[in-house]
Amino acid sequence: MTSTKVNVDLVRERAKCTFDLKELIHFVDGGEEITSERKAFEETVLAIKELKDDIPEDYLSHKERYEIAVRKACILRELRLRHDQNKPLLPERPTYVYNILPATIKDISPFYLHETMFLATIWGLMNDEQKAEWLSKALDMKVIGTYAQTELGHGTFLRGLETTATYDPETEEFILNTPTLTAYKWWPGGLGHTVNHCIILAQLYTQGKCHGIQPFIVQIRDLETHIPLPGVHVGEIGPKMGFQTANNGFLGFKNFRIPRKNMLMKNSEVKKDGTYVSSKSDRLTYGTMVVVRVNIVNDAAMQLSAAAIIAVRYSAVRHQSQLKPNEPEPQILDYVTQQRKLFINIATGHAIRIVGRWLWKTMLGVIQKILEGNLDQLPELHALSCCLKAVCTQDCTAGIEQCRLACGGHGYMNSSNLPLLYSHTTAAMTYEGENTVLLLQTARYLLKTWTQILEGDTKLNPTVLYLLNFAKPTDYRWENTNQGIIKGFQAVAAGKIKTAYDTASKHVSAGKSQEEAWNLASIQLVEASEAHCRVIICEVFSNEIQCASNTLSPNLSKVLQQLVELYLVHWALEKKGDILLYSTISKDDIPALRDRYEELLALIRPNAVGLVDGFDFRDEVLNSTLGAYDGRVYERLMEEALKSPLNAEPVNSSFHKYIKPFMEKAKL
Ligand SMILES: CCCCCCCC/C=C\CCCCCC(=O)SCCNC(=O)CCNC(=O)[C@H](O)C(C)(C)COP(=O)(O)OP(=O)(O)OC[C@H]1O[C@@H](n2cnc3c(N)ncnc32)[C@H](O)[C@@H]1OP(=O)(O)O
Ligand SMILES: Cc1cc2nc3c(=O)[nH]c(=O)nc-3n(C[C@H](O)[C@H](O)[C@H](O)COP(=O)(O)OP(=O)(O)OC[C@H]3O[C@@H](n4cnc5c(N)ncnc54)[C@H](O)[C@@H]3O)c2cc1C
Repeated sequence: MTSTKVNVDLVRERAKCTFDLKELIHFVDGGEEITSERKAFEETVLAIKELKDDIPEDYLSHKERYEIAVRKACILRELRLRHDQNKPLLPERPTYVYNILPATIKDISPFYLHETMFLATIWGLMNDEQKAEWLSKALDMKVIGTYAQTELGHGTFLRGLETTATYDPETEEFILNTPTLTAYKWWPGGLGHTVNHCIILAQLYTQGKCHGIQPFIVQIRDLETHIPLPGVHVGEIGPKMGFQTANNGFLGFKNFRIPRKNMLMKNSEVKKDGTYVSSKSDRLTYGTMVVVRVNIVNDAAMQLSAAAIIAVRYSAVRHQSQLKPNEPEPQILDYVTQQRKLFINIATGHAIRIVGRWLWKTMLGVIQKILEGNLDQLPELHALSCCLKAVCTQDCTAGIEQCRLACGGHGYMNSSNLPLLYSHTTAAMTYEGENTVLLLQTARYLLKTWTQILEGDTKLNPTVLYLLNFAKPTDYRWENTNQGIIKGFQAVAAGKIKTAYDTASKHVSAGKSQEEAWNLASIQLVEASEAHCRVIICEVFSNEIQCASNTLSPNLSKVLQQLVELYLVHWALEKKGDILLYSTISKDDIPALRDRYEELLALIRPNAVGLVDGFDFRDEVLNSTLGAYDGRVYERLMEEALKSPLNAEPVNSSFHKYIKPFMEKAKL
């Protein structure tokens, strides 16, 4: 059954490609050197036979899956230690190293929280002395940790966390307690059975006063035996929609003592006598979350790109129905409705990757300023990271589901890998700040900006500067061009911010409190935040591709420009109600937009397979029966089906045990 031949449709599609594939791959990676480095890393990892599976994970028990994931995570961590030597903890760009996880652990690594939030918190919130004690131990895995913030009763509302850390000046220790069931830490990755340390976020009490939540580093298991320390109640929370190998856990403390120096003291401090010294800003405690939200934007782009590769290749191979009478069944990629489902996801994969890298670079700049003591740009970064994390995970989740639907019944198979990809991005809509909550954070910033504008202050931060153009009646006219559409989205965002502001003010004038008015206006606030975010994505995507065009070949540049235009026109059509309401477009302009959209689908069609090849995911990384490079879709589906343990015997014992007696009873 095995053949190395590439499916003829894919061969034909690849021959039609109008640009140089290597050039696109280098562009996606960020340069030829990075492509080579990535490929070398992939080669090294994928050559390790201990990272390969004999039996598909789906047929294993929860416990077996976890144990295999831990074994593989250790191998990968060792490799990373070698690979990342002398590299900064926050590299210049998001690292490609995690892209290999779908080829090895498949689901989430039980060390994921160690490698991300635990390390980032040590790096960001410990003072120099503490870092000297902990950072290298954590990097070398002499201690393994997680980030334990969420509790059973509170995830979003951090000020409501219940875990307490009470300072005892007699012994110079903090006493940790979990006063109620709802105070149990709940969700942290790796917490169940993997880690021996945690960053715990707890309410700090000293000298009889509460000083809000502070981070502490806490050992919870013996380093030799791994047995939970006395006073620690820890375990795993059980199966979920995805994340089966992430080992998410629960944790409670009973009068558990840790030394004073285990409070992370880069920003706030508790002196030996219990005196509390507050930080420059409470918000610095939330710093790790900003970094992780930025990272999530980049993860989401990778996951959507994988889904787009799978669905486009499958659509080139799959033939169904008839376009013209008496002709063979066409490739489903030729149906315009199929192109509508797929091509926007290729464009979105690029848009979100590009905006993710831009956001990463912006974040590094702001962190640098913070290290120099200047916090001025933190609110803008917080607003950006909140709305981009929310909108990008929302778009990618919807896009992956669309790719699954585009694959018909076979997209529902686990072996397509689309269900697993979906389970990852939909989780990202909740973790690291639930999306609605994050959009409301950005809305807070936007309303403040609007108030600033109404008060005549024109010194706005760069990403909201456009609002000034719409604060007063303007003479701008709608144009059916990229810049015209972006301006239209700016008008929509400004209009929605103004409407939300007016609604909240109206409720306040009617006697409601600020908080009640906020809740009453919150649907509009969320929409305003989304509209602002769409402006950012469109602007950054369009500008960055425009800039890159100066160095790219005309052929590649042309195709990327088509993707930018497709993205803009797609969203203009999706949001035509808003554009009609808030911009100067007229309903007579809509047919031209629709025509252009259909033209763009036709222009992109010959390059569809080339474009997804350009994301350059190895088959092992895609891990999909439908998306492999050679297009042997049906052979792979059958090969995978035959791996089902039920197929190991022609008659299952349940026939003799239950069905046969049941049939015989029915005969009587
Ligand atoms: C192919 C690739 C494969 C890759 C696979 C990837 C797999 C990934 C696997 C696992 C990853 C899982 C990680 C998940 C980890 C977690 O979920 S950790 C827990 C995260 N929890 C949250 O995010 C909680 C959300 N809640 C909050 O952040 C805050 O409580 C809040 C922002 C909702 C509100 O905070 P509150 O204390 O009530 O503050 P406010 O009064 O609302 O605001 C006061 C001011 O502070 C500003 N602010 C809030 N947060 C920040 C911040 N982080 N930075 C800067 N500023 C902040 C806020 O806007 C207010 O400002 P103003 O007063 O000026 O308006
Ligand atoms: C897969 C996964 C991994 C995770 N890993 C970790 C981890 O490693 N460490 C950790 O500490 N945590 C982790 N979490 C927890 C995660 O961060 C929280 O679940 C998340 O922050 C949301 O909080 P919540 O569950 O309390 O939701 P809730 O806040 O209870 O949200 C429920 C609903 O209420 C709405 N809501 C809540 N507040 C408001 C508001 N102010 N205004 C309007 N609507 C509101 C929300 O929009 C949502 O619809 C993980 C979660 C998941 C799913």
